[in-house]
Amino acid sequence: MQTESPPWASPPDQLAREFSSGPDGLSADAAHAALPATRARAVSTSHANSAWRLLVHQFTSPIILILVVATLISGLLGDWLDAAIILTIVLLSGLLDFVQERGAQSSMDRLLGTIRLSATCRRDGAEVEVPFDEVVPGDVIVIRAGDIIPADAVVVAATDLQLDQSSLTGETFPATKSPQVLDPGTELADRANMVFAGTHVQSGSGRAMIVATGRDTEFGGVAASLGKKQHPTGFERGMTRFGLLLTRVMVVLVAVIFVVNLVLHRAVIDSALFSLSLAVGLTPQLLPAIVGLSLAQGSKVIARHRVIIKRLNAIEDFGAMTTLCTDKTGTMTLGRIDLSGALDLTGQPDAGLLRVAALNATLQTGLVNAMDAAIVTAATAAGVDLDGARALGEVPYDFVRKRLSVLVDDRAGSAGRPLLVTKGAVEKVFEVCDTARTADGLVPLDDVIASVRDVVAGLGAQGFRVLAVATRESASAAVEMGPASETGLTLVGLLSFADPVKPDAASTVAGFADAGVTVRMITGDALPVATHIAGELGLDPRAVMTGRQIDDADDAELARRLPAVRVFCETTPHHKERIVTGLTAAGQIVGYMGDGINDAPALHAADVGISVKGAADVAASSASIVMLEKDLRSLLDGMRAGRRTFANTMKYIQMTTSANFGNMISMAIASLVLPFLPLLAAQILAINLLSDLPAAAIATDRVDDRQVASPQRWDMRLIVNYMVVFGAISSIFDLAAFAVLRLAVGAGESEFQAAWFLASVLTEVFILFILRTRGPAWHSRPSGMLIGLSAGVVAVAFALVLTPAGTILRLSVLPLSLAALMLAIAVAYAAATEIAKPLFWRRNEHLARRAGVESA
Ligand SMILES: Nc1ncnc2c1ncn2[C@@H]1O[C@H](COP(=O)(O)OP(=O)(O)OP(=O)(O)O)[C@@H](O)[C@H]1O
Ligand SMILES: [Mg+2]
Repeated sequence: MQTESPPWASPPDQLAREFSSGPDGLSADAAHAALPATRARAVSTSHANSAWRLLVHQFTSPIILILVVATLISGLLGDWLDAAIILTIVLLSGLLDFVQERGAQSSMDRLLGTIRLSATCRRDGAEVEVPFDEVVPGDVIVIRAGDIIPADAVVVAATDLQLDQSSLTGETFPATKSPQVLDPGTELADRANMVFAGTHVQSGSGRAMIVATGRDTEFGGVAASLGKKQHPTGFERGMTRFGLLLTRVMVVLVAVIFVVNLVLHRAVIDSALFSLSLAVGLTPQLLPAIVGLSLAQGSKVIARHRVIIKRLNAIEDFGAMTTLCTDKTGTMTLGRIDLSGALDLTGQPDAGLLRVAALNATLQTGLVNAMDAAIVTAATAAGVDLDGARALGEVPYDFVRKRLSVLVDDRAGSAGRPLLVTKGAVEKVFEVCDTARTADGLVPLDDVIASVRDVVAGLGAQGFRVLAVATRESASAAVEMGPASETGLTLVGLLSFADPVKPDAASTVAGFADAGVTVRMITGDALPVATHIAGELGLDPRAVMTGRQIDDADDAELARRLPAVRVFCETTPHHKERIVTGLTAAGQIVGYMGDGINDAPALHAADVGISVKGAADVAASSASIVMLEKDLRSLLDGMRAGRRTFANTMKYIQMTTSANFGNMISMAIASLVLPFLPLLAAQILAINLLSDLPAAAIATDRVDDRQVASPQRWDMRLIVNYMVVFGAISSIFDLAAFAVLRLAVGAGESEFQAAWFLASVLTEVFILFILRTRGPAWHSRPSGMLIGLSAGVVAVAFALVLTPAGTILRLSVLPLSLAALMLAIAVAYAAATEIAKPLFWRRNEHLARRAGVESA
C-alpha cells in the first residue's frame, strides 16, 4: 500500500481513510477479509511447507548424498538390483526419521498453540484478544505496560507511553510516544508517533493503528517477530560438539578403511560403497529424530503438570538445572495482596492516610498492580470519598526508582493547590523527602528516619510489605512532570500489606533441595520482609545480598560470592540479570522464574527461563518454559519429567554410539584380513535400519528413579568413555565371532556375511536391554514398546538368514547350528557387558554426578 506520505507523516483522519478504519478500529468482518492478504505477508515463523522441508532434510546429509551418488554410479556400472536395494533402504530410513520427527513436531505445535501471544484489538467497538498473526492493517490495538507490539502502528492516543525499543534500535533508554504528525524524512529512532513490532511497552498505555504487519514491519527482516537470537542451550552446545567428534572419528576410520581396501586391490566402487555404508552406520542418523521424539514425548508428559515447553531443547537444561531463582510475589506468596494498615510514622493507624494513598492508586494510569488494587479495594470498603479529584500528571512507576507519583487536583484536600502524591519502596521514598510529618508538625526527615526504619523493620519481621507515602503541595499545575519533580517531599505515612507465604512453598523448596536444586529468592522488595519470608521458606535469611551490595561487587567477586547467597532483595531488573549471569559464570545451570516486565532480562539470560500464562508479554516471550499456573510444586514435577527425558536421550546416544563404534573397529580389522568384504553395503544399511527401530522406542522407555535424583548434565567425557569401553567390549565379541567363523567353521563369503549379519543385529538389540539401566538389567522393567519392537526385529533377522528371503540382501541361508552359535555369542556378549557395567559406573561415578550441585 503506497501512499503520498509515510504513516508517521499522515494526519489521523487521512490514516484512518487509507486503512478504511477509524478511532474504534475495524469491524470484525473487515478484519477477517484482510486476513489472507496479511497472512501472505507474514514472516514465516510457522511451519508452512515444513513437512516438505523436513522430508527433504532427511536426505540432505553429506554422507547420505555421497552414498546415493556412489550407489547410482555402481548401478550404472552394472548391478542395478544392488543399487536399488541400497536406495530402498536409504529411503526407508529417511522415511522412518521423517515420520518420527513429524509426529514430534505436530504435538509440539498443539501445545504451543495454548500459550500464543495475543494483542488487544478494538473491533466493532469492543476490545477483543486477537492472536499476533491475525492482527491486520487498520486494526486499532490497545497497549499497556508489558505488552509486546504485534506490528508497526501509529499512536492515536497515549498516556505516558514509553517504549523499550532496544530489540529494534539497540537503544536501551525508553522512547516516549504520543500522537503527532512528523516530517516524512524522520528517522526510525525519532518516529515518536510510532510503535514497532517486537518492541515492548515499558510504562504507560495507549492506542495505536496498525499500518504494517509481518514482513512489511521494520522488524520484518529479522526471522521471527520476537526474534531476539536465543543463545544455544547447554544441550545444543553438547550435541554440536558431539556431532563434530563423531564426524572426525568417522572421517578418519572411513578413509583408512577405504585406502586399505584399495591397497588390497578390491574393486574401487565396492570399497567406496562399503566405507560409505559404514559411515552411514556410524553416524547415528536417527539421533535428531530420537532426540526430537523423546523431547516431544517429554514435553507431553510435562504438560500434564500444566507446564508448557516452548523450546524443546530447554527440557534438557530444565533437567540439568542446579539452581532455581524465583521472584517472591505470587510464587512464594499467595499473591493476593491485602492492605493491612495505613499508618503514621510511629506505626499507629492513620485514617487520613488511606485517602492520600487512594488518590495515588486510583488516579495512576500505568500497569494494574496488585498493591494499587489492594489500596483501591481498601479505600472503597472504608467508603473513602475522592471528591472528584483528578490527575494533572503522573510519573509512572519504574523498577529502578520504585516510586509512583501522581499530581492531583484535589479540590477537597489541599486548598485548591495541586498535590503531588508519591508512594514507593521505603528507602526510595526517603531519597526524595526533606521533611516528615509527625504529631508535633513538620520535622526534618533525618530526625525521625531511624525510628521510621525501626517501624518498617518491625512490620517486615511480621511478614508485612511496606510502602512509604510522601506528598508536596505544588505551586502550579503547569509543571512538566518527570522524575525530577520528585523532590523536596514530606514523608507522611506508611502502608503495610499482607501477602502470606503459600502453605506448601516451604515443602516444595525442600523438594527441590532433595532433587539437588538450590532455590534462591530474588525480589525487588525490602530487606526486612524478604528475610522474614526467606525464613518461612527454609532459606537461610542470613545468606542475603542487597541490590546495593551487588552494585558494589565486580563480576568476578560477584561470581565468587553468589553461590552462598539464598536471598536477594532490593533489586532492579539489571541486578536480577547480573545475578543470573553471575551464577552461570560460577558454573551453575540457572533456572529463573518470574512474570513481570522487571523479570524479562533475567529470564532471557537464564539457561531455563520460566514464566507463567498471563504474565507480561515480554516475560512470557523471554521464557522457554511457560506454566499454566504459578505453582512451584508442578514445576518440580515437570523438572523430574524433564530429567527422565534427558536420561532417555542419553541412553540412546550412549548405546548407539558404543555399538556403532565397536562395529566400525571390528569391520576395519575384518576388512584387513578377510579376502572379501565382511558385509556388503546393503547389509550394513539393513542392520542399521533394523537396530534403530527398537532404539527409537527408547524415547518412551521407563527410567530408573535414581537416575532422576540429581541434575543431569551433558557430559562429553562420560559419553566418550562409554563409547570406548562398551565399543571395545563389542569389538572383542565381534572378533571372536569372526575367528569362529573363519577358523572353526571355515565360512565362505556369503555364509560369513549372513552369520555376521545375524550376530550384529542380535548384539545391537540385546545390548539395549543391558545398557538401558545402570543397575542389574533384571531389576529395571523396560517399556512394552521396547520389548515389542525388539522381539519383532530379532524375528526379522532370523527370518532373513534362515529362509531364502535374505537372498535379496545376498544373504545365504544359514544352517540352524550356525545361527545358534551366533545367538550364543550374542548372549555371551550381553553377559559380559552386564558384568562390565557396574565396574564402569563405579569408575565413572564422579563423572555421572559431576553436575556441580552444591546443595544447601
Ligand atoms: N505500584 C507501585 N507503587 C509504588 N511502589 C511500588 C509499586 N509497585 C512496586 N513498588 C515498590 O517497588 C518494590 C519492588 O517491586 P517490584 O514489583 O519491582 O519487585 P519484584 O522484584 O517484582 O518483587 P516481587 O518479588 O515481590 O515480585 C516493591 O516492593 C514496592 O516497594
Ligand atoms: Mg515481581
